[in-house]
Amino acid sequence: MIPMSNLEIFHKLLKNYYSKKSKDCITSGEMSIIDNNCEYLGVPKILLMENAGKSVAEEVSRYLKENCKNRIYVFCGLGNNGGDGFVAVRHLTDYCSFEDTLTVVLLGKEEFIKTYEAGENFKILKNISQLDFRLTIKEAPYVEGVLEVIDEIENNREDNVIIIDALLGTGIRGDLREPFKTLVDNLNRLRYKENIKIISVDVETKGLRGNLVVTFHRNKMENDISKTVVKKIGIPTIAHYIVGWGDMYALSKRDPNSHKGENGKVLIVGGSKRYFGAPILSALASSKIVDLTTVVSVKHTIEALRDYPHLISYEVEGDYLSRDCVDEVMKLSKDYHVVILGSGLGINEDTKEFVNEYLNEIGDKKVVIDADAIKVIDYRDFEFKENFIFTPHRREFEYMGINIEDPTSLEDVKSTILLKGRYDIIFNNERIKINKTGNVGMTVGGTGDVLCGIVGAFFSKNDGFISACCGAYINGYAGDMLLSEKGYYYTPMDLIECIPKVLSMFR
Ligand SMILES: NC(=O)C1=CN([C@@H]2O[C@H](COP(=O)(O)OP(=O)(O)OC[C@H]3O[C@@H](n4cnc5c(N)ncnc54)[C@H](O)[C@@H]3O)[C@@H](O)[C@H]2O)[C@H](O)CC1
Ligand SMILES: [K+]
Repeated sequence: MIPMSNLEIFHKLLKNYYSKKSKDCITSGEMSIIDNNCEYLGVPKILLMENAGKSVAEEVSRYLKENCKNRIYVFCGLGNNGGDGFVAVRHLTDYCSFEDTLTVVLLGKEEFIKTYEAGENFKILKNISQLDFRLTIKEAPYVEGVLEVIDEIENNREDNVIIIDALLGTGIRGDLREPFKTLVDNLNRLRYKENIKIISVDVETKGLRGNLVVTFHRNKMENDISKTVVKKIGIPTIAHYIVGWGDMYALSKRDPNSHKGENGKVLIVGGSKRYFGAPILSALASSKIVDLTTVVSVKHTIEALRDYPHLISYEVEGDYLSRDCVDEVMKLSKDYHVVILGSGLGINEDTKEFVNEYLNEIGDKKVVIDADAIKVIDYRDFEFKENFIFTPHRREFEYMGINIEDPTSLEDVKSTILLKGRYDIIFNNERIKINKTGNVGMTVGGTGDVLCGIVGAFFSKNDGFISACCGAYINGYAGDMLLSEKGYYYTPMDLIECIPKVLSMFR
């Protein structure tokens, strides 16, 4: 057993392997997870907005011209991109002279401003505009209002005009709605005028082509780096590596028009004469989340399943799963999104042959590999494929032949590994995260089977990495809720009953 705690392993892996992989350019989805997990760490979004808006104002101030009138137009959406714009305006009043003007154009009505952070900053602007004659605030929920401002800009050929695009950022969905579309079309026409500069906040609103983008924390995939400046706004590095509610919000959502079976079908392959209960715990956990959960096992488990009529069962011959039933189980697996393999399998020649033959033939089917299955795999020529999630505790991890002291040993590990412990570490050859939910009450037998069921259920509709992250987070979160209610004396069944309550917090 490696004499290090999971936290020490995490630090060693971060330093030796993942530090070279930190990306300079991320997707808006990744940024949203980081943003939310930053809040999970205690950094309020309004503070990030303040830092963002301040950095926009600093960049815009470089375009202010002495001895001429600067006219700044800030077009704001109803989300936090607009909120950044409101903050930028406040800071700009302190950069501008009393000859300059600032016009805030809200593309909607104040009452429809989406977030607390943006709303608070809009209120501050209203307070300022009552006394600062340079600042005008207009609401333009319709095309006519937008065109009036465009005319004003177009008819001004002398002044230095700076247009700030705080319309839409990473929250944009689909094609531009009106009056955003009319505004963007007109701005693209105006941008060729000598006396006009267009500066976008975080990302250019869809279709807009301006002169500069001021983005935050890391550059976004959609930005042209040649005209983008990246500004730090106080997001700590660990926000990239902690599992938090940001990951939960990024899980795929149930489609309201979906039909039975489309929200996940999970097959649990496990159990034996000796350990008939383990697969039932995985199945009960999975059945709280997906549409259909089936258990394939020997008669000992099948008999115990009779108490759970909502769980479908399929019996195979013998006391242990063996090579003889590989074809039968393989055929059944085809009808399921995810297979959870290992709970209670037992360790002998039969299960060893079954597991290795099954995994050799399973192709690209998503499989969560747990417990005894981890121990019986022949790792000599084993391919750690992207469609596998491993959920070892420390002793099981030792069987996998991955030496965390040797960075090269991770290079071919496309599978996601969820290394359980006081801190769970989720990693593969690309990414690593650490989960801190959970407590020592979870050392009770069976919590690993529950975890597998949750991970497998998420895996039916998400990729392996986020499924493992969120499974660890939810399982631990349920344990923390139970700790406050029952102390350390809760059971895996208590955990299972907690799942719906915890999940409903992240709908
Ligand atoms: N990530 C960070 O660290 C920070 C990000 N900030 C800024 O926040 C925006 C993202 O804000 P969000 O509220 O999620 O979304 P948007 O403001 O981009 O837009 C949501 C807003 O727009 C409407 N909308 C969506 N799609 C369309 C469309 N196709 N046409 C018209 N309107 C649309 C939607 O209804 C909402 O009202 C990020 O970019 C940063 O600028 C933080 O402030 C600082 C830290
Ligand atoms: K923008």
